[in-house]
Amino acid sequence: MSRRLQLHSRHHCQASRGKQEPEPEPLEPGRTGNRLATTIKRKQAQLQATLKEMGEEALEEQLQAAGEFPVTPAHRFATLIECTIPTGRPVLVFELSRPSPSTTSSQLAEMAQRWVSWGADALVVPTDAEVTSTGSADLLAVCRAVSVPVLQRDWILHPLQITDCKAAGAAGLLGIITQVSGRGTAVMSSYAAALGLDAPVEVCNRTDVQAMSQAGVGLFGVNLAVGLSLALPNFATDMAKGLLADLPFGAASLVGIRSFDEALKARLAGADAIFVKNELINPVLAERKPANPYQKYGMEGLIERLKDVTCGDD
Ligand SMILES: O=C(O)c1ccccc1NCC(=O)[C@H](O)[C@H](O)COP(=O)(O)O
Repeated sequence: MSRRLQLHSRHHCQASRGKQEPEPEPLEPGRTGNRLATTIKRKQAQLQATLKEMGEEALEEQLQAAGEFPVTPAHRFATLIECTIPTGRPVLVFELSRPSPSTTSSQLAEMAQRWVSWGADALVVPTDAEVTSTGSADLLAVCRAVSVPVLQRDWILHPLQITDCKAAGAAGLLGIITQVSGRGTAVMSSYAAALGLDAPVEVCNRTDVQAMSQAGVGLFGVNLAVGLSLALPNFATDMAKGLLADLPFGAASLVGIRSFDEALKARLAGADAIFVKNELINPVLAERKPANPYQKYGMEGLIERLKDVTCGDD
């Protein structure tokens, strides 16, 4: 990677690509519909209920206390990226959720240990109530079980969620999205950074990248699933390539992928870290496996194959 990492700095060099006027771009096509709006409404309602129960004073105390004791060591995920870049391969981050409702948190923690022993560099544990009813317990168990960075995945709309993430022992979180949080995005990102957490900010277009760069964000997320509804060949990977090329000097990127092809394209586009999502992992873990090209790998094989595909030697 030619870009030098300056992930911890909130005010790193912003202009490496000359002065480009931000072009107004449409909202990301895959998320403009009802699904995102419904999800955000649901999440806001949950948060409002929690905040009401908590009361303003307790909230204030929790936010302040978290800020007084940042996590140590801080910025473990960003540091991992920084240390991995010179090796010429991306950091491989794997999504980890219960393969079946009967899986317990401690079984999940054991899975986490196995994945790490097979070469997973970091893990992501989803906690959104729509996908799991045991997210908080799972996050806690996995954070305790492994020494690699563990990131929480949720829709992050309020700083309280960031303090909960810290309390669970996670190294950071996915789910701060520019198109969702608007002007509040930079505040959420800097609050996470102040607690020593790494929170890649998800960007969808050049306007997002420029706004976040100006706000000092140094770690960016790209979700290739955005834009799915357009169903144009190569739309997602072309978009990712453009976005990664637009990142400011010193910034790092995490790109979410659902296939080997996407992993390879993400790497070729310059992704510093690759987030391997459940869409690629679940078929490998499924007990009764539908015929699919990945079933032959098993999780250990999947990790090994992804390392091969993304290391740049193929
Ligand atoms: O989901 C990704 O690919 C991703 C990549 C890099 C940073 C963050 C990412 N996701 C965080 C999110 O909160 C997702 O945008 C959200 O869960 C929706 O994901 P999906 O349903 O897979 O589009």
